[in-house]
Amino acid sequence: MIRLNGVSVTFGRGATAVNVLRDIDLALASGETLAVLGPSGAGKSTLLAIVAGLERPTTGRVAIAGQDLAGQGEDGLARLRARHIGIVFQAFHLIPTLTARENVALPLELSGADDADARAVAALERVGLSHRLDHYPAALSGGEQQRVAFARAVVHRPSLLLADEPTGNLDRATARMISDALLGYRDETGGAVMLITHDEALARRADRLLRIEDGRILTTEPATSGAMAGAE
Ligand SMILES: Nc1ncnc2c1ncn2[C@@H]1O[C@H](COP(=O)(O)OP(=O)(O)OP(=O)(O)O)[C@@H](O)[C@H]1O
Repeated sequence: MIRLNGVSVTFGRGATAVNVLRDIDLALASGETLAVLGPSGAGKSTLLAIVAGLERPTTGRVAIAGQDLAGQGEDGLARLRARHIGIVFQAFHLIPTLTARENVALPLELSGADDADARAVAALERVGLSHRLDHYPAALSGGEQQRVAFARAVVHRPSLLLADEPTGNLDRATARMISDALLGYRDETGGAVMLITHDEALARRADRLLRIEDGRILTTEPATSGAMAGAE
């Protein structure tokens, strides 16, 4: 589902150049969950942006869902994301002028689905928000907003679900609910899940754990209490 070979990212040039990712090799198969841990500035969000096709590597190759991204223009990348990828961000990124159901329906409408509203409602029901369908984001709690964002990320049943600090703005109980939904997506669909987190306990629930620092992979470990081990 994800294959990165020798991926480096450098922002800026000359004396001000910053090497944000250095020679990253990474593979993630369908049905696997991966957590990425690392200190602030390590390059985690940049790695996620590379995998999502939102950022292009300075050097190296990126293939997602069997497609080499180097050959894709912006339209091709947008189509790939619309078909295969869902993303959940720390700051929710809901559109404030749209209701919950409109936020979730929007990506389906943009890809021409004629049953967008019904699928949006079903996705919101699955995250326990059937009583909040017509609320605007400002009228929802942080946890409710993240559940709407999760529903929007999975409403098109992507084969790859990405999350960048999805629980960073949430209290403990809500964080647990969102991490259960994210990791449960693999069990429900057989898709791949990659999440970035500062939370070691959450990271350990994934099948594999990748530590990055200063743009380099330090270690890749099986997470000891991962869902595959059945210890949770
Ligand atoms: N567009 C850009 N231009 C220049 N530098 C950038 C750009 N984007 C990111 N950086 C730098 O790259 C480094 C890695 O950023 P990144 O956001 O990937 O880190 P991170 O590990 O996700 O950090 P955090 O945990 O704080 O979110 C940082 O030093 C950041 O300032």
